[in-house]
Amino acid sequence: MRASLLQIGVDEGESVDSRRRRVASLVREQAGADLVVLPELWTTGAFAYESFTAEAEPLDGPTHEAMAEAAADAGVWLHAGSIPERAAPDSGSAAGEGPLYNTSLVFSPSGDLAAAYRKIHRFGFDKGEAVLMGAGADLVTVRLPGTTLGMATCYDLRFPELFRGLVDAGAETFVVPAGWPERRRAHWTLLARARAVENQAYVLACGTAGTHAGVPQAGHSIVVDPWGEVLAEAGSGEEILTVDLDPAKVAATREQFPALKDRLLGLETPRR
Ligand SMILES: O=C(O)CCC(=O)C(=O)O
Repeated sequence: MRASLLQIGVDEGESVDSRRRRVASLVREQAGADLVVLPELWTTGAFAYESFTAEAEPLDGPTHEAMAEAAADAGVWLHAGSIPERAAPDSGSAAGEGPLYNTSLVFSPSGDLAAAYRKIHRFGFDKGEAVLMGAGADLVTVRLPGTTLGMATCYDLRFPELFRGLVDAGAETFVVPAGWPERRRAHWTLLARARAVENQAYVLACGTAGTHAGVPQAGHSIVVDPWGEVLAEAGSGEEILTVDLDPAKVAATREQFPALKDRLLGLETPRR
């Protein structure tokens, strides 16, 4: 299974529309891959808080349209990173806009929307995403030929219980789009490897390059195998990371070193 991670440069000098067109072309160029992965909030930049509202779109908005077409043209599964999603207003609420979410989209090779995941853990503490966006509530997995993807976004990487939940839901390959800052790059690499080792799963973690809203991005997209080995790691600039994965390695690792079977806590039915 061939996966291509597109570490997109997100800089303020490029408009959202032209970046969307450029990224669609890059996705089309990945024909021959099985899975293509984009980063978090690559239309706006993950730290460009003031543009979230202006550039928010419904699930079936312009990014959905462009990425569905690009996935179908390339004939690939596309994890299209995330968009600032403007949800429909609650039917019971007063007229007005619905909430914002940081929502990841996955398209099948025929261009159909296969899954949408609203980021659960919002970053920013008392500002930015944490106050502007709503929190997702649902764990999301997607079945692909050969592997089941578990979806998580950026700051989610710091919450191991989310990944354990995804394993319980059948995940074998975690896909983590991000806009991770350079300042905490060491955490990014360490946590990507930790999530792979503790869950005996592939981790495909795709970040952005460039600087937006004054925050230099880490880049360093990384692919880790179920034993914790780093199969590929990008530098800090815009880059495409292409890696061949062996989906059978997840089951083999879990069988040869069955630590997941020794879990005692957090199970619905305790083993001992
Ligand atoms: O956890 C971190 O250090 C970075 C998280 C982040 O930038 C995000 O979730 O957008």
